[in-house]
Amino acid sequence: MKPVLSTEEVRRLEDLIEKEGTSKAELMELAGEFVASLAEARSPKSVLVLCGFGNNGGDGWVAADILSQKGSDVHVVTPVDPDEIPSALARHVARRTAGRDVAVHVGPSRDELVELIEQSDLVIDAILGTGFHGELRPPFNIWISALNEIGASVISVDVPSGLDSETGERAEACVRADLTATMLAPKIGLYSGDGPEFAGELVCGELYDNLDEVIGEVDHAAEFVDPVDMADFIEPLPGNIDKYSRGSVLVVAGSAMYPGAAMMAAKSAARAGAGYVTVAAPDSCANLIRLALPSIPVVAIPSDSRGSFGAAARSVICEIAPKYDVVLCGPGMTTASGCMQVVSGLLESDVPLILDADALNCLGRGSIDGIDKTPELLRRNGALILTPHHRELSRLVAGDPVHDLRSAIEASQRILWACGSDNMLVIAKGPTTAVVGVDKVLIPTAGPASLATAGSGDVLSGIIAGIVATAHARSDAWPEFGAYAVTVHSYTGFAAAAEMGERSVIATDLIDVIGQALQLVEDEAMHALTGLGAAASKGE
Ligand SMILES: NC(=O)C1=CN([C@@H]2O[C@H](COP(=O)(O)OP(=O)(O)OC[C@H]3O[C@@H](n4cnc5c(N)ncnc54)[C@H](OP(=O)(O)O)[C@@H]3O)[C@@H](O)[C@H]2O)[C@@H](O)CC1
Ligand SMILES: [K+]
Repeated sequence: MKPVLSTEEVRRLEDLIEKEGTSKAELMELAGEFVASLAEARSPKSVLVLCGFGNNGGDGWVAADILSQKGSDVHVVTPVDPDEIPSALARHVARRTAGRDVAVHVGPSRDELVELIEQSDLVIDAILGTGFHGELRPPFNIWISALNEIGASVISVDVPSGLDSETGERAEACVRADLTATMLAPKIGLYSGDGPEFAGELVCGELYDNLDEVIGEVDHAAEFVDPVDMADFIEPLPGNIDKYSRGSVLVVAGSAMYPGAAMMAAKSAARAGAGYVTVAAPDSCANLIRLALPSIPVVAIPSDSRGSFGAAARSVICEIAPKYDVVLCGPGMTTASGCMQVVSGLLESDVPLILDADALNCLGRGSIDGIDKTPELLRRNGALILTPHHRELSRLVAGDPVHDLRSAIEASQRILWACGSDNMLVIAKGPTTAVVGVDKVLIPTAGPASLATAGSGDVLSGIIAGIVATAHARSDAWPEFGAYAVTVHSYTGFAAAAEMGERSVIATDLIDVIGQALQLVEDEAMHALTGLGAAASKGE
């Protein structure tokens, strides 16, 4: 797992590294070398380096110097003369570079800048890094809009200029990079909000030899989880198991209005490896589900007049629930009063429980000022996983805005910390999904845009249930299993897009490729472990 840091955590890390004997000036040299090596790999004849006032600019000046020594034709654009650069570290390297074989352009007009961009094969964006804040001031807004308009090939240093490294919010003008060379550790804003779209490919320069030791001494906003980190959680099926010991799931879901959600969640749980999946659905839709899923038993539960779970549902469901390794409750269920009672009944039981979709809406409706203010609703002996998307999560915390990764992590942590429960997990779904436990945040590989389709969430909750059920002996590692499930879901997106085309994928396609996705994740994990490289390329 790779640490993902907040801006403050990066500053603390730099201070620690300095205490260990590597100065910030040395780090700047290493950062510049790293950027230059990435640029060199593209064999540019002519490179344009756009430098700002701060240390991000300093990294750019160092890279410019190295590239010119290696034979590239290098131009540097700076808003002020090197002698007037306010950051002492950056001023030092700027003066040094300006005295060498590099063409320096101080405060060019927009037209002059456009000409320089057009003449270069590669642009290095060292305008703003972690120090960017507030509204983007001239001339940088003009530089950035010119750069984006021309569509130049761009390597951004640390973060794309104009992107807030903490929130991932972008200024009106923000560099659209092909590659972002981030220093020491990725910044959380690169995964949040506009970050993934503007950063392009992300590579991290570790810069410091003992980074692994020092980085453990600062908090981590999150950890990025690769398929290789899943290797411990992928086990071959032993020969001596039966359908029950392989993991059993009860899917409490569906209504006359939304029977499909129950079908997709149940089928996904089975495809993800659970040996025995049962659906408990209102009798209004039970027969439909039976017909659609011949391999899955369906328990018909008395409905209300609208075809949702009725008043008797709670006692029937709570009686059968403890027989299963995991209960998944919510898809397509509606928030009728019978459903609210089912959710509260299941919460009172000890069975490991996943609450998704309408079960979360029932929870939200059952608390007055947000569930973080009524943690007693969620305190239980059994494990609990909540799988809200941003709107559901916002409803759970009484309407506080949740619109990106960072706000999703904050809202999830508020719920978890209020409950103080270490057997609880929030899987906050979004373009980048976070698996938030009481003491760790995991960010699994994000899937393609094809996952943004109706029913995709039902597939994910089914995959989570299937994977968690098969891992019943290891409930201590639910965050890791949650991250594994999210990764598999992401890979269903890649695999389905490869078959159907990214725009045409529908949720049922995702279910059909769960097996392929499991295999892709496993192959990638094993190849990385055995040093063969990531040969499995996401379904390509
Ligand atoms: N992490 C590491 O280990 C290492 C980090 N290193 C590098 O240091 C970078 C951080 O450097 P940094 O702190 O000097 O900040 P940086 O991003 O250059 O910007 C500050 C300047 O921008 C200005 N400015 C701010 N907002 C603005 C706006 N809206 N519009 C216009 N201007 C604005 C701001 O002006 P001020 O707000 O002070 O008036 C100030 O002059 C980091 O990203 C990485 O690349 C490496 O060198 C070594 C290893
Ligand atoms: K930058």
